[in-house]
This record gives sequence, structure tokens and C-alpha cells, in this order.
Amino acid sequence: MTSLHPELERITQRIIERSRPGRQAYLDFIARERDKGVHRPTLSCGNLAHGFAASGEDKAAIRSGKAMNIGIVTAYNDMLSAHQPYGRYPEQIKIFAREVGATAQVAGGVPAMCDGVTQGQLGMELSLFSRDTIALSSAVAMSHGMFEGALVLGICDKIVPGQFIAAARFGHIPTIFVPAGPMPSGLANKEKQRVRQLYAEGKVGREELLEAEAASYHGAGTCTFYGTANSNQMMMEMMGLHVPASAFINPGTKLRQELTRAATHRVTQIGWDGEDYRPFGHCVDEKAIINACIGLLATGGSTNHAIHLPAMARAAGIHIDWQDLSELSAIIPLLARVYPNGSGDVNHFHAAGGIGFVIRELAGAGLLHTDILTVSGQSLLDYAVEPVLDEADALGFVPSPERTRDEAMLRPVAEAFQPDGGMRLVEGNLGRGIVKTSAVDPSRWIIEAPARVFDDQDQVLVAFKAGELDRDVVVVVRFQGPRANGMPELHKLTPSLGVLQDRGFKVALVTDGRMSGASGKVPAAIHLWPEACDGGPLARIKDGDVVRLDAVAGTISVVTDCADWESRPTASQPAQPMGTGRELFALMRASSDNAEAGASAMLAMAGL
Ligand SMILES: O=C(O)[C@H](O)[C@@H](O)[C@H](O)[C@H](O)COP(=O)(O)O
Ligand code: SF4
Repeated sequence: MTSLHPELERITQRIIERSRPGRQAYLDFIARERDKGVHRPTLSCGNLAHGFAASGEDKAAIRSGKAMNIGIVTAYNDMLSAHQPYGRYPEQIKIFAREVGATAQVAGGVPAMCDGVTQGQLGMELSLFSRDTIALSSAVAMSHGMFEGALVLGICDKIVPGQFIAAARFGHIPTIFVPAGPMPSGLANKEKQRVRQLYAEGKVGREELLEAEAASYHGAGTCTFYGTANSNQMMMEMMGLHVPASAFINPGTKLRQELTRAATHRVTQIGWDGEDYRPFGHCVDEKAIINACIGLLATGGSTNHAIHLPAMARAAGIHIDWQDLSELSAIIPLLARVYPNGSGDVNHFHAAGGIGFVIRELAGAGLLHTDILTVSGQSLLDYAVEPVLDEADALGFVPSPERTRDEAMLRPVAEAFQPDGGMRLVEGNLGRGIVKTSAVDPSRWIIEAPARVFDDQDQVLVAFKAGELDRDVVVVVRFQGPRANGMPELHKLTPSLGVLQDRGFKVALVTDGRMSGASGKVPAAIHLWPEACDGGPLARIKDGDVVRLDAVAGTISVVTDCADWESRPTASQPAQPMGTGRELFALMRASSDNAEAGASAMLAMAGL
């Protein structure tokens, strides 16, 4: 057994100490929920009858209360390619539950935004807070007290974090996340990106672009870039909240179905009336959250999780921050290069050895906590496996490969792509933010250039098309924070900024907004807070100020000698017009806390 890296030990102890009061209060809370909360036996006859009235062949079983009734929280819709496969899961899960004498009901559905559909559109201003909307919807589902176990169907960006937050608030209930897998590989992501840049330069038309997009996003399953959705799946494995090795098995396969069956059977084995009670709130402890951070860093995952992980952790009484993430990044090597951090996609990553290989490699180097309460097995090392079917189509597991099957995609610790995980905290007179270096060429980790300041991402594209950005430039896009306009992803800027970079200019993006997990290539200081709408420093910056983004030193500052810097007037936030539902999220914007805390009005107002 390899001893833990001393730095990981130190950071872990610091997080445990910092979290101690909140974590103890949380554990006491879920114990109370278990013993005195709303459960089927405490429901009135009327409550219960309403709960099983339409349950058909399961009615007698649900009525008797003798076996686990599993609550399914589903994020199904057939617009999201990733969630479309979930349509038939509830019927399958009910059959699987009956196989072990249990029952299952759809406890409720949650909304699921496709950030790909809303990317660059007004709907993206609802994206971040859709996470908390999903948490609220999940809580409504589980609040009926009809369920002694839960299976959570969710994959994409804000959906898993939102469902996770709710599962933590029902942390006395054993809960397993059930993925549906990535779509088979289509047009390579790099080729898709190439056609996008050609379109941004006016060199191809809309029809050619649409053809490329449709060849990339071509079927059911999660998009194959390593963005927030696939980072979610990785994190669930790193926390042992899936059946092992479930993340990246394609939809519609027998293996996929058997993993769903295994999750259904497994959740009935870890309930509170058995010998092996594994409530969600005990599985998610400080070490599990740290494992999620480590997995994010080792695989070059989405920057969105620098916002979601603090929120997810808070829901379980745990407090992490960007200093933790940055210090972990310094010791966690980059083991995977999945697009946008490389050429291959998540299917290639899985084929190369995938998450199981990463778990075994990190554990072997003392860079992972294996001693966590996983929903299956006895240790996270039980997740260093690959799922297989035997000749009778029964599910089994074989150890992850000793050696990577694709050095260009996945490497052992001893031959890591980079010695660190490539997510840096940056601070300076422009605020506190995050830079993801794993997707950026090291020659571009330090950018110093005059600023061009915008209050809206569409203005950037107008300036780009007018040739006004054809120079060394730091593009500043402000009033994009959670309290301003809901903190949209500004990924629509990637092709144009990529064109400027390919033309040889020094280019960087600086914003209080977000980028997509699929963003890469162009250095970006994002999530800056205090945000501009709160009078943060981005509200003072002007065209021509020289800005230095230094991802090596961890700084983001105006370096022009501005004697008037502190006394400069702050720009006013542009009007926030109604439409596309944005006005309905004003309450979340008004009370949101900052990106580093998780950008959540819901958690802030709950005192969490
Ligand atoms: O964080 C993410 O992973 C993104 O939000 C992703 O879910 C989003 O849908 C991108 O916009 C897809 O990439 P393209 O926009 O490049 O297709
Ligand atoms: S990965 Fe992103 S683009 Fe793909 S289905 Fe999920 S939310 Fe939509």
C-alpha cells in the first residue's frame, strides 16, 4: 500500500479541519433524517395510497413496505443527446428491481438544459442556475418519503451537480448515479473546430458548417469531447458513486443494460435495514470530494467544476476553495489528453484504459484516497476495472490494463503529459479567478497585451469581423458573472479568438463569466470575482490598459501604471431585458454568492 503524498495529506487535513463544524452538523442532520425524517411507515394511509395508487403490479409490494422502494430521479428528455437514452430506463429499472424483490417508481423529473443548444444564445443565461433548479426539483421528488433508495439518471453539465446537491440533502438515503454513456465517435472534434474557424473567417458557408456539426453530434449519447458532462461522469467514478466503470459504455449496448441492472440490484443491498448501509452522505466525505478534484486535474476536466465542486461539497457540509484546487493541481500530474486537451475523444480515452487506469495510477503514486465508502466494493481500488460480459451475458469486471493502450491519449504517472493538473488560481488587481492551462500551449501561459473591453460577447464578434482585434490583445468581457446575467459560457468566442491566435497574435480572454468545458486553446482567466456588476475591478478597466495574464506566477493584473486606478469610475451594468425566461431567474442572480463559493443563491440562503 503506497503511502499518501505528503502534500495531499496536508491539503486533506486542512480541508477536514476547515470543514469540521459544518461536516459534523451535516452528519448529525442526516442521522436525524434517517431516524426522524419522513418515511413510508410515517406516512398516513391517505399519503401512502396516493403514493401507490397507479403503481400497478407493484402496488401490493409498495403497500406492504417490506422491501426497498427505489426513487428514480430522472433528467430524461429527448432533445439532449446524452439524456435521450434515459427514456426507457425507468421501465427497465422496475423490472430489475422486481428481480430482487424491490420496487421502483419515478420519484420525479428534473429539467436538463443542453448547453450545446443554448451556447451563444440567451438561454445560456439560465444555464448555471438551472443547476440549482435541478437540485430543487430533485428535492421535490425525494420529499415524498416514499423511497428508501435512489437511482439518479443524469449526465450533463448542470444536471449531475444539481442532482448531487439534492442527494446530499437526502444524504441518509443510499443513492447511485446511473449514466447512459457517450455517443459513438463521429467527426473528430479537432476537424469540427477547424471548420468552425473557417466559418468564423468567412471561408466556408453555413451549410458546410452545419454538415460538420451534424457529423460530430450524430446520435444518442453524451457528446464525445471532454467537457463538463463527461467530467461529471469521471467525478462520479472518482467518488465511487457509480457501479464501477459505468461512465463511458455506449448507450444501447447489452453491457450498458447490465450496468443499469447492477446499479438497481446494488442499491437494494446498501439500504438502512441491511448489514451494509451506505448512505449517500457517508459516501460523500472530504476524501471523496478531494478525489473528484484530483480526477478533474489528472484528466484535464472542465473548469465549470471549479464552481460546481464547492457547491456540491457545501451541500454535504464540506468547504473547499480554489486555493485547495490550485495546490492539488501542483502535485497532480496530467495523465490524459482528451479533446479539447488533445485529439482523441472520450471513447478513445475509455478504450485506452479510461478512468480505471487513472485510478490505479494515481493510487499507486499516493495521489488518491482509496479509503472512501464507495457504493460498490470495499475501496476505490475496486473501481480500477473494466466491465465485461461473459458468454452468458453476465456482467463481470477485469482489472484495468497494466499499460495504457494509447500513449498519445493516456499515460502513467511516471510519463505524465504535464507534472501538474493544469488548473490554476490567478489573483491580482483584476480579482481572483481560474485559468485552465492543460488545454493551452505552454508558450501562451503568459500573455501581456492591451485590453479591448466589452460588456457583451456579441460585441466581441462584431469587432472581430471588423478586423479591430487583429493584434496582440487581451479581450475583456465583463458583466458576465452570476449576479450580472447568470454567468453564461462564452464558448462562442473560441473560434474567433482561435483564429487570432493562429494568425500569430498574443491573445487572451479575461472575464467574470465562464467558458465551456469544451473550450481550450486560448488562455483565459475566467470566473473572476468580485464581479463587475458588484463594482469589481473589471468595471474599472478601459481599452488600452495593458493586462498581464501569468498562469505560471498565478497573476491577473492591469500592469499599466494607472495612478487613477482606485479612483476610476466604475462602468454601469447594461440593462437586463426580459425574455427567454431570464427574468424568472432574477431571484437567483440577486442572492447568488461568488463563483468560488459555488455561485448559489439556494445554498447561500439556506445557510449552507
Ligand atoms: O461545459 C461544457 O462541456 C459545455 O457546456 C458543453 O456541454 C457545451 O454544450 C458546449 O457548448 C459544447 O461544445 P460546442 O458548443 O463546441 O459544440
Ligand atoms: S454534453 Fe453538452 S452539448 Fe452534449 S448533450 Fe450534454 S449539454 Fe448538450
